[in-house]
Amino acid sequence: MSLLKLDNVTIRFGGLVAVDSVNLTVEQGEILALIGPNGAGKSTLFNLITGIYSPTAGSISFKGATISGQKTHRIAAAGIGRTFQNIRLFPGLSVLENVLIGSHTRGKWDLAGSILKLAPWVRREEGELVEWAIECLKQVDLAHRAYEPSTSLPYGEQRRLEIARALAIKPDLILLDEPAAGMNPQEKQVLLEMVRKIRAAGITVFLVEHDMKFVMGLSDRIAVLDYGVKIAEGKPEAVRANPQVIEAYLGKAAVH
Ligand SMILES: Nc1ncnc2c1ncn2[C@@H]1O[C@H](COP(=O)(O)OP(=O)(O)OP(=O)(O)O)[C@@H](O)[C@H]1O
Repeated sequence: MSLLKLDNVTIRFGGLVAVDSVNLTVEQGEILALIGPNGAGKSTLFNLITGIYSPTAGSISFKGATISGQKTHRIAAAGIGRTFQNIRLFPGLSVLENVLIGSHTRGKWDLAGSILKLAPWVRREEGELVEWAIECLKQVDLAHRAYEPSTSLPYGEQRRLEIARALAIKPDLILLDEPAAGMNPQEKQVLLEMVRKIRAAGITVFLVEHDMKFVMGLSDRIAVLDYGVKIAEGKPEAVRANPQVIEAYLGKAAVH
């Protein structure tokens, strides 16, 4: 059974079909990349998987159960974590607090209860959550920054902090939306190693990314979207050699 399955998923925004009858599976333990030109529907597909949008038609299942149409927090609690294309950190909070905000989805912990310190179990659980948040920070090599303001981190580390926050919900599947965007070559190399470590820890990875070197070096499989339609899917070498993909995307990417 596939971990995630998209069955003829379509979404329309007025007259625009942003995602058009997409069939796609994500297999347990793989690193799958989704590529395609700007506006192809990649982020929209992530928004469909995570419940920000409901499909106009088709369905999405995760671990065999239908998730399309469910609320975002229920989909996160089912085990799908994500990062966003633009950094979404809480600027007033420390690195650790930014991760704790992510972890409350899986605990009984809530922010108000934690602040008021009403019951011993709140303190106990909070302690466990802090330990877990530090573990997540270790996975992206940021534990030594835990008590620093999140905004003091360099850009590449802020992006890794977002990954730590997504890991805090103990996901089975993590969706990374353009994780390497804006990073310099060294930051990209560090990120690549980290994504490999995340997969080695048993988390399946599905990423959207424009950097072809990054995608080719990291992914087991690649799927290609163009105008909302999946035009190709397969091993990196086969996708890179696919004439339709070159015409729709790689040719243009090479020009930039
Ligand atoms: N909420 C919305 N309402 C209307 N149109 C939308 C909405 N969200 C996305 N779109 C449109 O859907 C299409 C797909 O957008 P999407 O952001 O998913 O593309 P993308 O492949 O992620 O692009 P990029 O690589 O530039 O991030 C675009 O034409 C976009 O303008």
